[in-house]
Order: sequence, then structure tokens, then C-alpha cells
Amino acid sequence: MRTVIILGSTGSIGTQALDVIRANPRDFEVVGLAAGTNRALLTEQADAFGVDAAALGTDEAIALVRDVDADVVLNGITGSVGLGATLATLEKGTTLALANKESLIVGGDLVTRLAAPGQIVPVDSEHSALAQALRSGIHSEVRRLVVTASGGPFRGRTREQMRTVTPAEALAHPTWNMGRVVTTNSATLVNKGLEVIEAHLLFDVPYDRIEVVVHPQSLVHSMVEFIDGSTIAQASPPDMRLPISLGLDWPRRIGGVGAPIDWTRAHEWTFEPLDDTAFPAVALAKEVGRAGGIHPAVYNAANEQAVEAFHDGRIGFLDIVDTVRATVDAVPAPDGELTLEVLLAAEAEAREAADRRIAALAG
Ligand SMILES: NC(=O)C1=CN([C@@H]2O[C@H](COP(=O)(O)OP(=O)(O)OC[C@H]3O[C@@H](n4cnc5c(N)ncnc54)[C@H](OP(=O)(O)O)[C@@H]3O)[C@@H](O)[C@H]2O)C=CC1
Ligand SMILES: CC(=O)[C@@H](O)[C@H](O)COP(=O)(O)O
Ligand SMILES: [Mn+2]
Repeated sequence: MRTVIILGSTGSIGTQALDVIRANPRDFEVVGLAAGTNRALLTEQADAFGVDAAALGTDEAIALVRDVDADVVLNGITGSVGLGATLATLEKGTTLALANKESLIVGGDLVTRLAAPGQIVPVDSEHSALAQALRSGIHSEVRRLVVTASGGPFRGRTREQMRTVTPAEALAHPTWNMGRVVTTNSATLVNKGLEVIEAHLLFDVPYDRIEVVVHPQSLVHSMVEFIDGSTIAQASPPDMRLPISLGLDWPRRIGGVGAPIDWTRAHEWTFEPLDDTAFPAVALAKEVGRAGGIHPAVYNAANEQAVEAFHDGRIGFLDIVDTVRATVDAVPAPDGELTLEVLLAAEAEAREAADRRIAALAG
């Protein structure tokens, strides 16, 4: 029996985690829940799972992690606001099932240095796939990580053909049903950019050995290529309950948590290179990832501001990544040691710089 705290319990990841736990009551017990603003659903969940410790908002979520003992904390908060909870979980020594990729990308080395070996278990589908494939070999045998991307709803389009797309069109993900921010990031390919940085930080593989390949069916969730030419891929229908269950009890597999691929039917799995001209977000992410320091945090903060502005109708779709590029260029790296305070200051500066550009575009 594993005791579990779920942060972001009212969201896509959180509610699917509760589905897994509801179906496996002998394996898991929920001992804490946290959400952002949805008090009604949080209360309903706490009642349904008999949970006393329920928190609303970032500060309360961090206090919950510190005060309530658990075997594993699932961080399913969206955005870099999840950083405090990630740090608090690692400081306490609790296993972190990490869906909130932004906290790893923003915190970078500050997060990885705080984590004991194996303390962070990836929940993001690609990184869960990589972790599963990496169980087949040792680090020195790895030649490349191959991160798959669905390509999003605008796969195959030119920049010009994306100029006037609407928020509703950007939210029509071809294969996954997810929260608003990550779905928008899939459409711009910023999600894949964040995931390349996430893969580098989790698996300590250099950026020139992490590739992105477009796989529209979202059945192969990522692959590891080994030095002998062998490639190990993890494949399953697109269903986050599988990586969530592995995150909650790594490396144990829970029977029946997801349906397998139906091999009695004909399938066509396709793989194609990413069009970096139409979707420059991945190349830009590699650039900021290589630069390290504050730069990944600036990339993410600018994107968060731009995504909100796009959904508010203040800027167009192409302006999202253009704003990230302009903000990365505008916010300089400070001198001196990289501390949490320095990172948070850079994030704030990036949000202001992005907001100024958004205001200029909107005006
Ligand atoms: N959804 C998916 O399939 C996948 C998601 N991820 C990652 O998982 C994370 C969550 O994504 P997703 O579930 O889709 O997002 P959602 O928008 O569906 O849910 C976000 C959750 O975070 C909570 N939240 C927001 N702000 C705060 C805060 N300040 N303090 C505490 N809780 C807060 C929300 O609460 P409330 O509802 O009350 O506002 C909600 O429970 C993201 O980092 C995403 O990139 C990764 C892979 C797949
Ligand atoms: C399910 C999951 O892990 C998402 O992060 C997913 O990767 C989004 O799909 P694409 O970004 O590949 O479109
Ligand atoms: Mn993913």
C-alpha cells in the first residue's frame, strides 16, 4: 500500500490519478489533495477518498507536502508555479512523481542537485517511455534519446497557414485530451521543446543526442537508441493512466491500468522529421537548454504569458513563439551564482518583458 499526495487533483492529470487509485484501492491510499481554485471539486474528492488534508493554492500545497507524510507526491500542477512544491517534496525526501515538467525546466540544476538518485519518477508520457526503455541498458550504452511528438493539430502547415488559427483550433489536439496550457504548447511545439530540456535534465544525455521525431498516432511514446544499433520503443494507446500508475509505484506495473494495442487490427505507424521552419520552438528550446542558467526559465515564463494572451485574444498564434524568442533575446543572464532568488527574479523579468511585447502587439 502506497500513500499518495496529489497536487493539481482537479486537473487532467489529477483526476486521472484518482481514477487509477479508485480502481486499485488495495495498492494506494490518498493522504493529501491540493488544487488551485476549484474548491467544490476538491471538497468532493476529499469526501470521496476520505482525505483530511486538502489545500487550495500554491502556499497551502507546499505546506501540505511538508506537513503530511506520504510515500509519493504526484505534482500535477500546471505551470512554473509548481516549482515550490517540487522543491518541498525533494527537500522532504519523498518520491516525486513529476508531471509538472515546468518546475524541472525552470529549476534546472537546482532541482536535479536536490534530488537523490531515483527520487524523481517521470510521469510525462515520453519520459516515462524513456525510463521504461532505459531499463534495458546502461547509460554508457545509450546513443540517442528519440522523443516522439504528435505534431499537434497544425502538423503539415506552413507558418503562413497558421497565422489566423483560433484558440479553439489550437485546443483540438489530435490524440490527447489534456489541460489548456499543455494542449496549446503541443500546437506550438513548445511542449516538445520543454520535453527535450526535461529529457536532458532527467537522463543526463547531451542535447546533440536528443532527437525529436513526429509520430502522429501517439502510440510510440519515445525510444532509446543504443550503441549497437538497437532501438527500444515503448508503445501503448495514448492514455495517461499508464505513466501515472508507473509514477505512483515505480517500477511496479499495475494490472489492467490501460488497454493494450489491438494487434488483431491493421495499423499504420508513421514517423517524419519535424519542420523546424514552421515550428521553431524545439530548436529554440535546445538553444536555451544548452545555454542553461536562467534561460530555460525565461523561455517557459515568456511562453506562459504568451499562451494566456493568445487565449484572451490579445495576440495571434504565431506571436506565441515569436514572443518567447524575443524575450529570450531580451533578458540577459545575470552575473554570479545561480540561486533560487536569481531564477525567480529572471522569471519575473521575463514575464514583464513578454507582457511589454504582447501589449505592443495588441496595441
Ligand atoms: N494532461 C496531461 O495528459 C499531461 C499533463 N502534463 C503536465 O502535467 C501538468 C498538469 O497538466 P494538466 O493536468 O493537463 O493541467 P490542468 O490545467 O488540467 O490542471 C492543472 C491543475 O493544477 C491546479 N493548479 C493550478 N494552479 C495551482 C496552484 N497555484 N496551486 C495548486 N494547484 C494549482 C489546478 O487547480 P484548479 O483546477 O483548481 O485551478 C488543476 O488541478 C502540466 O505541467 C502538464 O504539462 C504532462 C503530460 C500529460
Ligand atoms: C501526454 C503527454 O505526455 C503530452 O505532453 C503529450 O506529449 C502531448 O503531445 P504532443 O506534444 O506530442 O503533441
Ligand atoms: Mn508529454
